[in-house]
Amino acid sequence: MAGVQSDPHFFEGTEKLLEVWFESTNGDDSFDLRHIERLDWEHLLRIVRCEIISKSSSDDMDAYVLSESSMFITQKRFILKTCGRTTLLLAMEPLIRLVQEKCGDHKVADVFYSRKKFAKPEQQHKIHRTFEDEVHHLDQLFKNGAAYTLGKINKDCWHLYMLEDVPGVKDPDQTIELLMWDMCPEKMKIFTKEISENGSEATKKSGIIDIIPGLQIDDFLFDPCGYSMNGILPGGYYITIHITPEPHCSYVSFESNVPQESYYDLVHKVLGCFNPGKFLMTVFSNKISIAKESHKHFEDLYRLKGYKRKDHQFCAFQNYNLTYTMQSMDEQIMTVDGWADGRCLSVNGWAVDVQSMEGRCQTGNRWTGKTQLLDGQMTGRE
Ligand SMILES: C[S@@+](CC[C@H](N)C(=O)[O-])C[C@H]1O[C@@H](n2cnc3c(N)ncnc32)[C@H](O)[C@@H]1O
Repeated sequence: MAGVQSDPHFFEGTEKLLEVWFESTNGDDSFDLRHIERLDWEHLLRIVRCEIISKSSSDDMDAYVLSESSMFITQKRFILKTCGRTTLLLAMEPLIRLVQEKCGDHKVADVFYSRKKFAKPEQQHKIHRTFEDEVHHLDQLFKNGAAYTLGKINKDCWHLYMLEDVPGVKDPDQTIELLMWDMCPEKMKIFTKEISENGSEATKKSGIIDIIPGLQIDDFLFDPCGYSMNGILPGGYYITIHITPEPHCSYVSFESNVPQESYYDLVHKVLGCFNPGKFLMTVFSNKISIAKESHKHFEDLYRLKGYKRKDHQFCAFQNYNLTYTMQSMDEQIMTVDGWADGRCLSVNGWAVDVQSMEGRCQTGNRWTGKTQLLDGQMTGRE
């Protein structure tokens, strides 16, 4: 598997994400990508350098947990999300051929390829080493590609390739992604075999189980660490979470297409599960999605509890609106009088419960670092 790398201490959690919508060229809407057989998907995934771990299904969707992330198939939509050193874009042309062979005369209705900037691009296959390389590959397949980068190109940023001048997706469509890094080490321990026996234990202990009620969950805990889950709902809706807990390259991704007018509560729940030091969020919605209102909320509510907004961009594309935001945990400088049991500090004379403590002791008793107060509450008295 592509995840097992030459540098055994580093794993590139950052995923490449591809979403392709198909439509029939003769108006015959009876085709269904789910009629393509598992053996064909396995063959396609071999090109990408990953494999199927498990499958769950609803009336509207087949969801696969992969050795490197996830794949979702509905009647017209193909989603593939892969991390590590996978070669996702090598599968683009074979995918189009496969759909033509197995589902009759079809064309691509829309394409979205996106990813965050890699931590170690030099470890990627040459097709993925730079965004320019990826765009070059896609431009050979599509005449009407449009490529964008949001965020700071010399720091953390996010790349997007889509098509312009296409009729686009006819159904309401929305996707929210939260890509998180510099994770809370305490939370990350849950996703190791040391602390959790299996995926379902990690799902419960971490609070993932409460993010959206009623999901059909397929979760997997890797040995010795690492976690992947797909959760599906009727109607072709999903959430998917992938976790790289190793402290020096910790990374978590959350993605969902569940339609909501405001994603504010959902984002709070996800951040509460993982306490990332930094995260970027993208919300994509077409003009007929109820999520089209959510962009305005994020513009106004720019301060999420405990975080400082570093970047915020809004794009109005032909068929979609997009919000990109990048935030990092507020650094607090505290005067520490003493340590209790590792979860309680005496700060400026107040006893404070601390959820996570990362940082360094400096001279004397001055401590700087990322510190989160439990529920933001101070306990004790001056
Ligand atoms: C579960 S996958 C999830 C990657 C995902 N893109 C993310 O958000 O981080 C990667 C994690 O599983 C671990 N892992 C353990 N065995 C693995 C394997 N055979 N293939 C891929 N990852 C494995 C990696 O070290 C890493 O911590």
